Amino acid sequence: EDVATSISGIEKLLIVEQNLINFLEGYINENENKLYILKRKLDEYKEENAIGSRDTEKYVNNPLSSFSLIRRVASDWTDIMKFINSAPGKLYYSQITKILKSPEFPNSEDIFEAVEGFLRIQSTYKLEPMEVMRGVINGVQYDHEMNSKDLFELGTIAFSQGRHFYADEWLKASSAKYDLENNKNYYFNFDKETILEKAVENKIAQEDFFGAWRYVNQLLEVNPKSSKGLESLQNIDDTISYNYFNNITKKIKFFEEPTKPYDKMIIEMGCRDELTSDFTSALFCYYEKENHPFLKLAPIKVEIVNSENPFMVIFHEVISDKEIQILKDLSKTGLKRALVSNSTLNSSEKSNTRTAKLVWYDERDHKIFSTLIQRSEDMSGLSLSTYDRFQVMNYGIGGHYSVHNDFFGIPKNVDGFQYTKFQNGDRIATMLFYLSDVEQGGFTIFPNIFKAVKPKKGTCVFWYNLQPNCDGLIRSRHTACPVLVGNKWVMNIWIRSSGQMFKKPCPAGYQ
Ligand SMILES: O=C(O)CCC(=O)C(=O)O
Ligand SMILES: [Fe+2]
Repeated sequence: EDVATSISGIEKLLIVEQNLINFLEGYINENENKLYILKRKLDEYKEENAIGSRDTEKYVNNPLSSFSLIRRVASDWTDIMKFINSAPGKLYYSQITKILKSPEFPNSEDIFEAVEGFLRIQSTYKLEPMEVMRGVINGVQYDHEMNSKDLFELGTIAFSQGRHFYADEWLKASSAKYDLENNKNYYFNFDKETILEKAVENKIAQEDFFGAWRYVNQLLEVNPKSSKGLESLQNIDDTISYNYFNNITKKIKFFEEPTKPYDKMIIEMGCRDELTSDFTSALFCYYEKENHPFLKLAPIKVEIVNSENPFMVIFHEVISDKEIQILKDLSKTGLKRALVSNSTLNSSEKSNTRTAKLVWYDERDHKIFSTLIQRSEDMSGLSLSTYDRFQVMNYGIGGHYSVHNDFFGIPKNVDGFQYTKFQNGDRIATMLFYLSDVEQGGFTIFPNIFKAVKPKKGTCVFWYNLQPNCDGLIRSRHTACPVLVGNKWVMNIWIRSSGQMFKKPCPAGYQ
C-alpha cells in the first residue's frame, strides 16, 4: 500500500516489524527447545554407552542393562528420527508468511519508491553518499547510519535506472562502509565482492573503462579467482587497446553529474534555501483587520511575499496545534496515495511527480471544517461558497510535488463562457496550510517569481492562480521540494472563481 510515500505509512512499518520479530523469536525458541531435548538424549546415550563399553561383559550379562540396551536401540531411535523430522515453530512460520502476504507489507515497488525519493534528495540537496554513510545529512549529524546493504540497494536501483553517476557514488560508499563494519553484520548472499561486481558493471555501462579497471583490481584483490573480475579484465583490456589503436581514447567521456535545465536549477536553489536572501528581503508585514468584523478583535499577522502577479501572502498563526492534531488524527486511517491527473487520458494516476498520501474532507466530516471555512473567508476576503474539499496531505521519504499550476485552465466555448462541467469555475486562489514544521527540506518554491517558502506549523500561504480575467496565471506555478528530514503535513483549500461573484467578479474582459 505505497508505504514509502508518507511518513504516516512508514510509521506503521515499525509495528509490522515488531510482530515479525516476535514471531521469529517464537520460532527460534521452539527450535532451540528441539535441539535442547536432542542434546539431553545425546548426553544420556553417551553416558549409558560409556558404562557399557567400560566393562562390556558385565553390562551385557546383566539382564537389566542388556534389556535396556536392546530397548534403547530398537525403539528410541525411531522416536528420535520422528522428532528430528518434526518442524517446530510451524505456527510462527505461518504467521510470518501471513504478514508477508498482507497488503501493508512493503514490496519491491516500495523499495523502489523509497530509493527514488532518496535519489531525489541526493540530487536536490547535493548530498554526499560518503557523508550520508556516516549519518550526516546536509552537514547535520544524526544518530543513525546506513549500513552497506542499504547503500548497495541505492546504488543498484540507480544503476538499473541508468543513473550511473549516482549509482557509482552509492556503490563507493557501500564498499567503504562494508570495510568499516568489519563483519559486524550478517548478510545473506552479500559481501564485498557483490558490491565491487556491481561497481564494475556500472562503470562498464557508463563506458568509463578506466574507472572499471580500478574496481576490477579491487575485486581481484578480494577474490583473485572472481570470474566476473577476470572476464571484465579481459573485456576492458580489449576495449582500451581497441580505442587506443583507433585513436579514439580522447573521446572517452568525462563523467560528471548530468547538467540541469535553468528552471530546475532555480527550483533546486530554492529548495536549498539559496534564493531567500536575494529575493525575499523586501517583504513587509501588516495586520489584516479589514475583511471581517471579527478581525478587529483578533487581527491576523500577514506577511506580503509578492505584491502582484500573483499576489501572495503568508498568514501567521492561523491554525492552532490543537486543530492540527484533530486533522492529523482524522487523517491517520484515510490517507491514500496522491494521484496526478493525466489530461490526455482524462484520468488520474499514480506518478513519481507527486509522492505523498492525501485524504479529502468537507463540512460533513467534522465540525472543525466549518470553523476553518469561516476563518479562510475572513483571511482571504473571498467567498468559500465554491471550493474544492479540504485536502490533507502527508509526505514520505524524499516526498515532493513537481512544478505545476493549481488551476485547470478551463477551455472556453465560443461565447466565452466556461463549460458547465466546471460549474464552480476555476481555482482562483490556493490556501496552503502547513500542519507541521519540517526539520530539513520540504519548502514550497515559486520559481517564476523566485520565492521560496519554508513550512512553518500553523501558517498559511495564500496566492492567486488566475489573472483578473480568470485565465490561468502561469507565474503562480510552484513545487513542493523533497522532504529531507521530517514529517511534512499540509492542507490545501482551493477556492473556486464562481463564488466570487460579489466579492471579486471577473472584469468585463472575461465575458
Ligand atoms: O506541499 C506543498 O508545499 C505544496 C503542495 C501543492 O502545491 C499542492 O498540493 O498543489
Ligand atoms: Fe499546488
